[in-house]
Formats: sequence, C-alpha cells, structure tokens
Amino acid sequence: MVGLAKIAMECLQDPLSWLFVASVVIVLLQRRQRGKAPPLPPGPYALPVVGNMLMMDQLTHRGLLELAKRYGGLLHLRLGKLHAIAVSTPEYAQEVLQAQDGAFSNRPATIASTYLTYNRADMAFAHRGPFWRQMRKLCVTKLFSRRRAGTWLAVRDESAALVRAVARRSGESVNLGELILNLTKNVTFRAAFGTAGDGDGGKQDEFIAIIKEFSQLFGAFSIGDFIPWLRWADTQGINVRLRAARAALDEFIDKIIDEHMKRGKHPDDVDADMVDGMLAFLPEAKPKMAVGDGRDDLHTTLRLTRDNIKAIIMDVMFGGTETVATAVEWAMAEMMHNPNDLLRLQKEITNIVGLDRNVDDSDLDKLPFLKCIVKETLRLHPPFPLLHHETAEDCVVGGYSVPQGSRVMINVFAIGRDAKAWKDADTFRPSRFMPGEGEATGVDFKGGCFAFLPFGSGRRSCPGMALGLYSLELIVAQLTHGFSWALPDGMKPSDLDMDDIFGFTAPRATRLCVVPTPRLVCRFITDLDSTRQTTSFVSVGGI
Ligand code: HEM
Repeated sequence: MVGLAKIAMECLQDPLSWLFVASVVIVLLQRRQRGKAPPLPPGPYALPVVGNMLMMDQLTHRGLLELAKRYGGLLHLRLGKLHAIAVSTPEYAQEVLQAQDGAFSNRPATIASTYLTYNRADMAFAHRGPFWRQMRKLCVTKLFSRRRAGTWLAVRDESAALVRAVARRSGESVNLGELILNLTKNVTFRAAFGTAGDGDGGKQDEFIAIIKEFSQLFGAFSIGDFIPWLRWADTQGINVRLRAARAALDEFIDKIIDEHMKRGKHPDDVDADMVDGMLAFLPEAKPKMAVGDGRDDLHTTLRLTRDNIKAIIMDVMFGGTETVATAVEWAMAEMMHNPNDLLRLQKEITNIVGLDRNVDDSDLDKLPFLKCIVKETLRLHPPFPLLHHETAEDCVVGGYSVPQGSRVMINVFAIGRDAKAWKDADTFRPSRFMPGEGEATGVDFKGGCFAFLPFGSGRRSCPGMALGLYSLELIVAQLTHGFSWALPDGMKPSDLDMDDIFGFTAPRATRLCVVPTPRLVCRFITDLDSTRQTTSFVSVGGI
C-alpha cells in the first residue's frame, strides 16, 4: 500500500502524468453528468472515433426519411466528434422552430463555408446575434424589399425574354429546365449588379464560373470538419482551391464596388441595385452616400465592410437562383405529368386574362388555382429539402438530449409527405388547397403550419420569400398561358422521369424537355436576329 502511494506520488511529479489524471477525471465527471441527463435520441449504432460517418451517403432528404421510418421523427447520428440530429415530423419541427427557436437558430458551417463567407460575414451563415439581426434587417427592408423596383422589373423582363425565346422554338423540343435556370441567373445578376445579363455576357460568364467553384467547394467533404485533430490533412488540395476561389471573387466584386462608388448612385434611386443599396453602409463610400446620415435606425448603427458586401451577394446568388429555378421546373414537370391540372390552370388564366396577352402582375391574385399549383409543388418538392441549423446550448426535445453545437437537419421533404398530416401524401393533387373544394384549404407556408415548411419558419425563415414567390408565380403563369405543351418523341405523361437528386437544392434528376406551341392570339414576325431566319410568334399583347 505504501509502495503504491509512493509510485503515485512519483508519477504526479511528472506534468504529463498530471495531464493524464486530469483527463481521466474530466471524462468520469462528464459521464456522471450525462448519466443524469436524458438520453440522446435513438439512432443507428455509432463506431468509436468515426461514429456513423460510414453512412454519410444517407444524409440526404430521402436517406434520412428512410432512417426516420426505423428510428423515429427525432434521430441521432454521430459524425466523428459531431452530434447530428434529424427532425422528420411536424411536431418535432414545431418544437425546434417555434417552442425552442432561440436555442436552435445558429447555423452550422464547415471549414470551407466559413472561409468562403469571409468568416461568416454574411447573413445566411452568421450565428444568431446582434450582427445577424442587423444583416437580416438590411436584407428585408433594403435589399429584397419590393421598393427595390429594379429587381422585380428584372423578373418581368427576363420572364418575357424566356417566353420569346421559347416562341422562337415552336414545335421543337426545348430544354426548359436549362432555360429557366438561365433566367434566374440573369435575374439575380441584374438584381445584385444592375447590369442586364444580355448586355454583359462576358462579365456574367466569369461570375457564373466563380459561383460554380464556390458551389463545389461548399459541398466538398473535408475530414477535418468531423475529426478536428485531422484538420491539417488536406488530402484533396481543397485549401488551395478555397484561396483561389475567394481571390477570384475578391477581384470580381472589388471592381464592381469601385465602379459603383465612382458613379455614386443614390441607394433609393429606382434603378439602384443591391450593391448601391449596400454602399450606403460602407464608410469608404462617397460622403453623399455615407453611413450615419440619420435616415433611419440602420443607417446610424450599421457599418459594412467590402467582405460583408461580397458575402451577402453570394447569399443572394445561392439563395435566390437555384431555389426559384428548381421550383418552376418542378411545377411545369408536375403539370406535364398531370395534364388535367395543366388544362385547368390554362382555363383559369384564359378566363381572367383572355388570349390576346400574357399574364401580368395585376392578374396573379385573381388566379387561385395557380396558387394551388405553386403550393402543391413546394409541398412535394421543397427546393431546400433539408434546413441546416445548430444548437446554441444544451436542449431537451421530446424527452431526449440535444447537446450544444449539434447539427440539426430539419427534413422539410419528409415533413411535406408526412402521411399523418397529409391525405394521399405522395400524390400531386393541387386541388387539396382549393378554397371550397380541398381538405387543405387555408393551409399556408408562411411559417405557421409545421407540416408545410418550404420557406422555413421562425427566426431563420426565408427573407426572400416575397421575391421568390413572385418570380415563381409569374414565370409559371406566363409559360402555362403562353403555350400548349407536349412531351417529345411521343412520350406519355406516365413515362416522365420524376426523380430528384440531392445537392444544394433538390432539382430534377433529368432536365425537363418539352415541345411548345404558342396558344395566344399571335401575329407572325420574322426573327431577323436569328441567323436561321426562322419564323416565330409574338403575342399582339406584347409578351
Ligand atoms: C422559391 C424560392 C425560395 C425558397 C423555397 C426559399 C427557401 C428558403 C429556406 C427554406 C431557407 C432556410 C430557412 C431555415 O434555415 O430555417 C431560406 C433562407 C434564406 N433565403 Fe430563401 N428561398 C427562396 C428564395 C429566396 C430568394 C429569392 C432570396 C434572395 C433574394 C433568398 C434568400 C435567402 C437567404 C439570404 C436565406 C438565409 C436567411 C438566414 O439565414 O437568416 N431566398 N430560404
């Protein structure tokens, strides 16, 4: 006994031994503490060190839906050092997005996304707190607001340009998915920088190449995100690509900021773009546009840096481009798959608008079935199928522990197809929302119904919802009213591939290709711009 005590005393004189003993004590105390806390939510068995990392390919909306069938609406996975929680029922969604919203409103970020957002200098990746609140106010009241007329005009112009482009291809198979994605890229480019896509093709192509690289890097797998002591290992050379991508963005946007500062447009001008709007908060901008002019609360308190401007522009590009394009393409695809719904919508629009012009803004609120098509599309195909949140503190949900710093994935896709919440949950049936006809009349996606969350709910819900919805409704209405549509090569509606793929959003696995025939009262014009001298249609009403 004396011998043992002597050995222990000798060991403890060595600092390394002290460290070892202290670690053992901490682990034991943590275990004791955890013994008192509620258990973690159920989930598959986690291996030592790597946990469930071998299941990474199942962390998609469909993979997590399958896991939820086995483990329940709140399930736990261990990804290296990280706790990950998947939420797959409306009840649990309400708990994390409403009842405990404050604790669940941080945003997880990888090493790559932290670097690419200039250390969370944007809104989408900023943790909840005073900075994020101010950024959100800036976006909602200044940047995405209806008062920034140029953005809404860009949607109208680009939608009309799409209709004209499709009309020129009457009777041919057109890749509608690709055309729609180009349209939304043009809109966000114009909204951010004010330049019309067509007139500035080179610049826009350069920017799209930067976005593509950002997008790949955002999704790149890095072992250091899950096992921190392996952060030094950069086996795929991602760090070099990250530095190059950010340098390219710096060069591109710095030039645009300088040009905008030189022209000195007032941020409230009708044709001011988002960069003009943000320069009003950049201290180095011209005095007449400088911060602190006391116009409102935000102007006296918010100071932006160039990094903030770049990071917010990327939020707009990522938040507003693929989301709208994905939803429009799905709406058109579902109507091709369900031709009776296409005919019903065409009939509704024809009754209100007539056949001598296309739909405009003032028609949209008179088209209830159009709203039903949009809702049903967003229910079955939410552009962001998973919402990514992080817990700011230890929480308890449904009797289970959710530790601080957990990654929380709210499976909006699974929730929108929850059989307890929705009748014929997997069927596209827009009339379910039709006033006086369907069982889901009055159900909305503004955030109060936790079975229907395409724009999220609570603090982190989408600040661009009004713009996104407007774009979605106008483009779908104009395409539907402008043309009769057929599938190419004698394909039947039931042959249409309706699979999706998981990425930044959940777009169609195969692009939608369709054959248009103009259906408005038209006059022929010869398309002199076209080298093929084709004859195309333009509506007398001026689409
Ligand atoms: C149909 C179109 C759109 C859909 C379905 C959509 C959906 C969403 C969803 C689900 C979220 C995340 C909510 C959460 O994490 O809880 C979100 C966030 C966001 N959206 Fe949208 N969105 C759309 C259009 C837009 C547009 C047009 C813009 C910009 C002009 C935009 C900008 C953003 C931003 C910046 C965020 C991050 C907000 C934050 O973290 O505080 N979105 N959106």
